Amino acid sequence: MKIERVKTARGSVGNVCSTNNSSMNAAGLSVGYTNEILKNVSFEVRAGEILGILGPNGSGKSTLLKTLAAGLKPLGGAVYVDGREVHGIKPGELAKLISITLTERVDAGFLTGFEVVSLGRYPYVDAIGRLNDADVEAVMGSLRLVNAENLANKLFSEMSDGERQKIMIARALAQQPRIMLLDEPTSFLDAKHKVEIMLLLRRIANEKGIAIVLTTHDIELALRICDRVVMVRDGRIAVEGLPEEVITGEVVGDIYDVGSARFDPSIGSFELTCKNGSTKTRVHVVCGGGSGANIMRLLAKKGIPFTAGVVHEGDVDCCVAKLTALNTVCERPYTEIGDKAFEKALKLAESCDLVIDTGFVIGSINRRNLELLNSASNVLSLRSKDELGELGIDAKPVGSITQLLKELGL
Ligand SMILES: Nc1ncnc2c1ncn2[C@@H]1O[C@H](COP(=O)(O)OP(=O)(O)OP(=O)(O)O)[C@@H](O)[C@H]1O
Repeated sequence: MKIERVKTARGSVGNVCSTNNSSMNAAGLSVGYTNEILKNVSFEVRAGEILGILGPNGSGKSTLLKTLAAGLKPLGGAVYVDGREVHGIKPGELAKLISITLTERVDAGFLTGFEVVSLGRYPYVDAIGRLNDADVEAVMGSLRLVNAENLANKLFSEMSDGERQKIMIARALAQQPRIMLLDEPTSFLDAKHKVEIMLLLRRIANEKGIAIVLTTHDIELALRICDRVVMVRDGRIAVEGLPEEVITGEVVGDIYDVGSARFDPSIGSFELTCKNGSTKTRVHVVCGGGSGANIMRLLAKKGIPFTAGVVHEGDVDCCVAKLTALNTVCERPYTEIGDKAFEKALKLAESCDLVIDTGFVIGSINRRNLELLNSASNVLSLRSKDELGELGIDAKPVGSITQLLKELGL
């Protein structure tokens, strides 16, 4: 591996792996302990790519990762780095090729951030573990890369989960591997640190050309940062490929078996559904242009059965309505609401106890939704009294979502 001194992204000098064309591939791999947990796993991850391994709890993701790192012997098949079988490589050499960061909370006693990161230098240091100048530079470069120089002298035991995770990633980087394996790198983290770590990993892959294999439960983030994903279930790969292609609502529903939530890759998120077996619809939502998304999420969260429409295909309100509502009336994109959609929505609105006007922007294509509101008898609106007057809508202004909830008796 060619190591050279280069400017890091933040302008400081560090030792990093500058050229890396390595790839790791699994060929017909079977993993497990005494029994087989996953079989016939095949994939490749190349330099600069992030491969995400997804799957339900206990599906074998960590076992697979440990096998890729040669910590477990495969029950069948093999793992290769640049064509070399990893299970035949001596540990010292292997540590320069592959790092593994596991989920378990590390007990690093009274070690400082610097000391924990320097543990990553074990393949390079002498028998008594002395660090030379190059080692110190590699440790500091890794801390800089993860934006954690400020943690160098802080005790690991006194760090937050987010800080510890950055230190563990710096430790893996200090090992100067070609391939980084990470088991659930965002577990225990809050939303901010989750995004920060994911962006950091993306940067490591892009800038350092390191191939990253990570396990995660976070489909939304996998969709955003992984180049490829492998989804495992029932002892095998259920789906493999580009996340944009293979992470569909259907696949996620099948693999995770989440009856009360649905996933829409176009908005990259799960939505709770109100399709909970209830048949009595209480509310009809007239929305558009994103004005109704949060209101529909709120109704779903509160378990209120509702219908929605008319919404235009491609509008975020349409995506959310399709995931959360009992019934959604859609119109084709950029098309005026036609008679068919209008009549259908009217029928739904008339069968409900009340109609919610989300205060959507009115344009030529959705003008008939005003007609819909005026045809309904009990309308609560998030528009001001003045706007309702100007638009000639006969509705009760509720002023805020808090007030709307009160009107709904919640
Ligand atoms: N050391 C072990 N010895 C025997 N069986 C084990 C061992 N570790 C894990 N298992 C079993 O292997 C199966 C797969 O576990 P694994 O931790 O690989 O799943 P996972 O997909 O990573 O789960 P999670 O998402 O909950 O972390 C489980 O049934 C687990 O109980």
